[in-house]
Amino acid sequence: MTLRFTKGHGTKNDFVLLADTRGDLELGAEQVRLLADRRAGIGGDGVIRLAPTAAVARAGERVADEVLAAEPEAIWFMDYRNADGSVAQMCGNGVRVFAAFAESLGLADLSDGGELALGTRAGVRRVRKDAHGWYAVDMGPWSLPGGDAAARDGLDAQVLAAGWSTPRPALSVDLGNPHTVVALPDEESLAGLDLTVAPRVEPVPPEGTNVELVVPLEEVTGADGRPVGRLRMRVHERGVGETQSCGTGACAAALAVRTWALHGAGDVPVPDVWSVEVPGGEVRVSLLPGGHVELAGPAELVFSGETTLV
Ligand SMILES: N[C@@H](CCC[C@H](N)C(=O)O)C(=O)O
Repeated sequence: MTLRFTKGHGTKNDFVLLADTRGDLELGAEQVRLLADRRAGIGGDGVIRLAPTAAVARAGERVADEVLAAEPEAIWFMDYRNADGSVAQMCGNGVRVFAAFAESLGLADLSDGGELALGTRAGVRRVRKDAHGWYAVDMGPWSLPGGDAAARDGLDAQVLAAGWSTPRPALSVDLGNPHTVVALPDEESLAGLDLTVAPRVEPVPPEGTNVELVVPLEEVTGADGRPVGRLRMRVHERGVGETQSCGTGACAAALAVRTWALHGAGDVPVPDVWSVEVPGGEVRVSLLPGGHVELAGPAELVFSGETTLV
């Protein structure tokens, strides 16, 4: 069987995209691993299937029913898989690339203020284009699984990366998928970090976690005169390994650094907008009213073809 695919990326977090507009493609973990394989396959950090939300519901995923009940216009669903074949709830860079893919298929129109509402395993997500042509996604509500104590103390976990003699304190952040954020003292220690091995997290997260290692940078003043926070980040993704970028990870990192900043802020305003530098580029994270967070950044489709791997 041959299958058409498109390759896309958001700040070099790259994906194999499949348009399953009839919703009849059965994608097993082994097929996902092959498609994502950088030597034997097409290559990617993940595989994204665009399918009708109704078909995902018929296949037994309750969340797709909930998506349609909450937003009947969310007729397309992002079925996201990590490169190791595992299923993930959410992918921030993936949502932007999904929107670009849907536009290329004529399934969405984001011109002139148009919006795309799509289904994901973390619920409905809405994408628009901002003034710079970046894709801006309302990533929905976020939370600190450690609750008030974690917000107060700024930590609820410990991370031990390869080469460290002692663990560092870390903060868990939920963006629909799990994250653990740890601060490093300077850019040299971030650049020199060995992420070929997954950092150890304690307590062990029951469903695994994505680990973001961050260094806060000097803030700048935005065009509107308000402060813009900055940070640099590397990430070890659950189900993948080190990637060049992680959208939900960028949100988690900004939210963690903001939580830490709130502790020492005194009367100094803590930014609601953050520029996050990742090895693959830069994304913007903004706090929205109602406890939501927005992720904005580029999305590129780079080539299409046919494969017999599925
Ligand atoms: N790269 C993604 C996150 C993909 C899922 C993650 N590896 C997980 O298992 O939770 C992003 O841009 O958010």
